[in-house]
Amino acid sequence: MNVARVAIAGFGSVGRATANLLLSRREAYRQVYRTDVRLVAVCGSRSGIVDANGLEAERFDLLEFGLSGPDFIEASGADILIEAGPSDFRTGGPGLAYIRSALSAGRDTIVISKGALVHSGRELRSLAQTSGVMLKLSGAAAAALPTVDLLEHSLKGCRVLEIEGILNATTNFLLDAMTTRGLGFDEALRQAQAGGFAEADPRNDTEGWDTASKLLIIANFGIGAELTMNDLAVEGIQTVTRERIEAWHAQGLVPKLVGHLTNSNGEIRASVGIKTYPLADPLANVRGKDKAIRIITDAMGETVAIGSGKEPLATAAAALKDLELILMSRCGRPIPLKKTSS
Ligand SMILES: NC(=O)C1=CN([C@@H]2O[C@H](COP(=O)(O)OP(=O)(O)OC[C@H]3O[C@@H](n4cnc5c(N)ncnc54)[C@H](O)[C@@H]3O)[C@@H](O)[C@H]2O)C=CC1
Ligand SMILES: N[C@@H](CC=O)C(=O)O
Repeated sequence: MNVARVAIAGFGSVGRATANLLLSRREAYRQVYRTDVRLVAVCGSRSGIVDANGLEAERFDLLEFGLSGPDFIEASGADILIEAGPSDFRTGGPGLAYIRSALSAGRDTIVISKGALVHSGRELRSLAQTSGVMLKLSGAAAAALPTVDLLEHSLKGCRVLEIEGILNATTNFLLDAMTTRGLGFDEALRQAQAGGFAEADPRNDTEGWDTASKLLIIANFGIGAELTMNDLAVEGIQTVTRERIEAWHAQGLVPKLVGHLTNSNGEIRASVGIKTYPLADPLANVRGKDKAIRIITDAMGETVAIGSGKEPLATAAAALKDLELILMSRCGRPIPLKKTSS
């Protein structure tokens, strides 16, 4: 039996959900990938825990003060890092040091936060290549909504002409609540925060930065663009008033905050802003905290995907999809899971 040791850095709601889901899937990993997947270390900003034999959930509340930081994770001997710290695209956030350190030391890395990928994506991609390891980022690229997967696999070989996406759950939830439930901006935002999907500083959602981060990651990692935040014009929804919502409603239009990218012979232009859709458009019908992407390619035409899922489970599952892709590539062909009789 192979052994894969996993460490998680960033132990908030998504980090914990990922740890719990991983533990619940260990037996499946044994059967399908002939691999004993052990969670050997977790840490938050100031404390952590390590055990080379593997951690169980009852120890998640026994973190020791001082056990935190990239050095601690390295010392854990993990083969795979899952990074789930805060997103900060302006500095790369605490995730940047963890990811750099894991990739340099030859550890496969699954990134859930967006900051480091936006700030230093090019460097991290080249570090992964030099070290011969896998850098996966489904959690950071709209999580439960498949985005980079579509570009890397389903639409492989096609030239992407246009991408348009409702990539941020919080703003979609807010606009939907204001349009269909008549809620005010502040009340709708309170509900998004209670739902656990708004960023720690929700201005990153409402001012469009989270959408911009995801669009940039999808463009750079999905179609090989080299965008920086300075290349994007970014507008949010913070100035949307009840009057504007009512005017759109009267015209049969539904407002959405979208990331939009066009590729004209390699010249890529990207922006984030409000776009209104007629009811017949699939994007008009993306409700609540759901997300969606429309990709137009030269050979396969238009593809639309709509994703939902309850947080933080959905993001945890997106990260563990990346884990399975790593196991599949490292441990060989998967064996179909035996059905249990009900
Ligand atoms: N909540 C959601 O629906 C989704 C979240 N994300 C991303 O996942 C990441 C985590 O989100 P949440 O768990 O909701 O946030 P959270 O705020 O609950 O968790 C972040 C954790 O990182 C820890 N942290 C801060 N500095 C650290 C450091 N230097 N070392 C280790 N840990 C550190 C914090 O103590 C906190 O526990 C964020 O980057 C977010 O953008 C991505 C997709 C969906
Ligand atoms: N704040 C984000 C969470 C995931 O990236 C959102 O609302 O989509």
